[in-house]
Amino acid sequence: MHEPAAIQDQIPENHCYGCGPENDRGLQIKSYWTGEDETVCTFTPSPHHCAGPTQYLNGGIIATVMDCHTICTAIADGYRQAGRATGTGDKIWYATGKLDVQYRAPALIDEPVELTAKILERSERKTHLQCELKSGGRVCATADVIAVRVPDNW
Ligand SMILES: CCCCCCCCCC(=O)SCCNC(=O)CCNC(=O)[C@H](O)C(C)(C)COP(=O)(O)OP(=O)(O)OC[C@H]1O[C@@H](n2cnc3c(N)ncnc32)[C@H](O)[C@@H]1OP(=O)(O)O
Repeated sequence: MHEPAAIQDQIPENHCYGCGPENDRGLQIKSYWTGEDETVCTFTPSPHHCAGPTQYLNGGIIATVMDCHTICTAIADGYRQAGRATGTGDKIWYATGKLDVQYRAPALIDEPVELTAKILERSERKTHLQCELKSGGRVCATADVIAVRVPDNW
């Protein structure tokens, strides 16, 4: 079951195109914890998020939602590891150090895509995550991600 609030709605002052609630023209993805080290996100594409063929989702949008879902997971995990509720006290930020996406099958534009993220390893400076994106019940992309902790003034 999802926690009541999305991770992104607990992180203050985020203007990111993919995940920032403060970005009116962004994708505004929402991620939720499903376990100690795992999160989910459902993203509903719009027709203008298409690839060359209009029935498929653009690869850059796929990379963006995988990037944002995993980095927000790392940020929320940073708060958890600090023993604080997400968004409380001193700000915790992570940026993408590495995003390695494998495109395995085309994702459909006219139905929601389901993302899962899993934390594989964490240290003080970085978090290693894996992400999977499914469309129409099949795995369409996987990503290997390194989230690097950055200061508030990054
Ligand atoms: C900030 C707000 C975020 C809100 C949510 C946003 C979600 C979307 C996220 C994004 O899109 S962020 C935008 C895209 N990313 C960037 O623009 C990052 C540009 N690169 C940088 O700013 C720096 O290179 C970076 C912060 C990633 C690392 O520089 P540092 O000098 O702070 O890291 P350092 O070299 O000290 O390395 C720290 C650890 O991270 C590891 N690391 C750094 N870059 C890496 C890399 N590229 N690949 C793998 N590991 C990497 C590095 O090996 C090391 O591991 P160890 O602690 O085990 O020694």
